[in-house]
Amino acid sequence: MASSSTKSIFTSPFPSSSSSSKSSSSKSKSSKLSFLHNTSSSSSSSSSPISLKLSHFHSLSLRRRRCASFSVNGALKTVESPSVHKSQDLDLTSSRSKPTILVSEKLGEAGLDVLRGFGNVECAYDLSPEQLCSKISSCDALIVRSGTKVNRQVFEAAKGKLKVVGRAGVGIDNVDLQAATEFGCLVVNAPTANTVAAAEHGIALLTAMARNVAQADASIKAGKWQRNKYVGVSMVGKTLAVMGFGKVGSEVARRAKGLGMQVIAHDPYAPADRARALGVDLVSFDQAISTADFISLHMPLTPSTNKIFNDDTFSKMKKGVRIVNVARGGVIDEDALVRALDSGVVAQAALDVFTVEPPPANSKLVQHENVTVTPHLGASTKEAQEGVAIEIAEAVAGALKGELSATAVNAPMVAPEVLSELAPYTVLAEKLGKLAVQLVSGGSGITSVKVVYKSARDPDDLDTRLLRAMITKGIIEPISTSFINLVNADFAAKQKGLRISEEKMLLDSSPEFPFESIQVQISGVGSKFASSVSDNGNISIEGKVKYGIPHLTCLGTFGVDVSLEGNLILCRQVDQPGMIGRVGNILGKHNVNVSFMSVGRTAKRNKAIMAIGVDEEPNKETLQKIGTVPAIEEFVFLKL
Ligand SMILES: NC(=O)C1=CN([C@@H]2O[C@H](COP(=O)(O)OP(=O)(O)OC[C@H]3O[C@@H](n4cnc5c(N)ncnc54)[C@H](O)[C@@H]3O)[C@@H](O)[C@H]2O)C=CC1
Ligand SMILES: O=C(O)C(=O)COP(=O)(O)O
Repeated sequence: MASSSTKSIFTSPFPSSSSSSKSSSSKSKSSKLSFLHNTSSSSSSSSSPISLKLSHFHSLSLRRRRCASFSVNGALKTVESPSVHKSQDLDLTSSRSKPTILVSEKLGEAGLDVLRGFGNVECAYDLSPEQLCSKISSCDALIVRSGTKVNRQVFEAAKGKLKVVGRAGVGIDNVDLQAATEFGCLVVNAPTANTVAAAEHGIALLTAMARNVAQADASIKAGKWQRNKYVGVSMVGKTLAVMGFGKVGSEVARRAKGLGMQVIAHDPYAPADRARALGVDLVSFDQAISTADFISLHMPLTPSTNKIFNDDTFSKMKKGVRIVNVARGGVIDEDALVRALDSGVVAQAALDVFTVEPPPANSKLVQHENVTVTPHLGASTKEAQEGVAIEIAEAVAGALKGELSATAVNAPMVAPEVLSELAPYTVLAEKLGKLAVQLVSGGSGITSVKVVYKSARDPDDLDTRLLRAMITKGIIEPISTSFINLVNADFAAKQKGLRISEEKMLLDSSPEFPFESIQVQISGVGSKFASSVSDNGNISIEGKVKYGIPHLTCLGTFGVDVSLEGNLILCRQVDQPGMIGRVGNILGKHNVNVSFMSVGRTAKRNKAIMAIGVDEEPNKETLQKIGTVPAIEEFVFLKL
């Protein structure tokens, strides 16, 4: 039994890849947790791995017919998604039960091989936005590079089916992360495999620009021999400002040092010791741009870096500065750059990226004689493309299997060892959330939830993001028409006006386990079961993990000990002999099987709470009969 409740959260609706030896390396980067899927309803399944998978898959398919969509103004509305996985699809060996993965831009073969071992892969390049939107509603995953705009329309068109977008590269500015998050779609990228390629291309553009290689090449091919026109500038001893000292920026800096350049860098978030180790001075933005002979751009395109190079910043640069951009076209105001080139403030520019790609044929910038251009080739080496293809294929396959990815862009990233320790607590957290919301009279109107984690570990060492998300999922899912997962739990909570606060209480006990208990309190609402209200007026439930199984250990002011599996009947009664027998009899007569019973009481012959686990859901008549037992003061039926 211990494993069945834990297994359910680890179980993927999709078969795991049997063929790929490469994908095994992803195990070191990620751990299994079906955080993208509805996990709870399979927890009472048989412990056989196959039946767990089947029932889990089935619950997923039922769930998915109800999913959320968001209108352009962000309001939540319910849509019916196509019934994508019917029960006859449950043969996991059939290609119909495999996930469908759409690859919309050229991806290295090695990555495609990984994906083919796991799902049905469709490569469809150069799709129009309309074609992409029409295809996407049958896809579980989409893999893109920089050329596909994965905007809100795409997520709307996906109708809840799309679970993961994989960006085969670094920059995710072509993916609407807010929309992805709202729709519970995970976004992963491949952040490391093209670093060297981008840095090498930056250096290639730097040296080609300094020595007029592209212009001289065009001139000689046009039948000219212009040795005087194409006299270049030397790089040795010149100052290079690296703007954005991340992975690519650091590699550019390292290579520029090899060319004998003085390298300075600006990056508000880069650690000074990393810069020092490379012999690079970290300086302010203004200092970097005003002292540099060459400027190389390596920051991401974000709202705060959009057009960060504009008329104002060009005016602060040294006259005759040379600029390389292998980051994103949008970080430069391109009209301002043309003006700076015309005035000679900027002597030359070498650009791999543009605000609009491809840029218009008559672009003044592209046509400028002092500008060298390449068509977004930074990541385009054989080695980098094979690397990103494998990196993204493993991340996407892992996410579809329910693993947490180390390269998730819009979900909590948790180290595998932390994740495996947290796994049973995530099950407990979701069940506590689910239980708490069922105790609220009317089931809605919840605005304030407090979670108290009791632990003997240093609060700073406790990563509660996953638990908080699972509690939120547990609370929101039963009262929501939306499909809630770790990606959109926080968003969905905010949409519903739900505030979740957390407190970590340090206990003086053994720190062997991460948590001693987790308590969920809901304030400002009435309760269906008055005994769940604690002295401060809040609905309060507390649980623990015992031998890997989640247990309810406290309800209001009553201590109880109930394993949180199956369905639960809670009764408050006057403590007296024969109660268990009476209720057991009623359930037995109505063919409801009791899985366990437990009684917690305040004092002998005083008030008691009886918790009864039942396999079947009792009908109304059965519940009414329980209510007629004279000593029973109140009772509630809860589905876990
Ligand atoms: N042309 C191409 O084919 C390629 C382009 N890229 C672009 O290069 C960018 C950088 O890639 P990586 O180095 O791998 O990413 P990274 O995340 O390792 O580095 C980006 C750095 O920029 C810094 N940054 C953020 N805001 C900044 C600001 N306002 N001013 C200065 N620095 C700032 C960050 O702190 C970070 O250190 C990507 O976002 C992508 O857009 C990356 C690979 C290939
Ligand atoms: O990784 C990045 O950020 C890149 O810009 C590479 O883009 P690409 O995959 O070549 O379209």
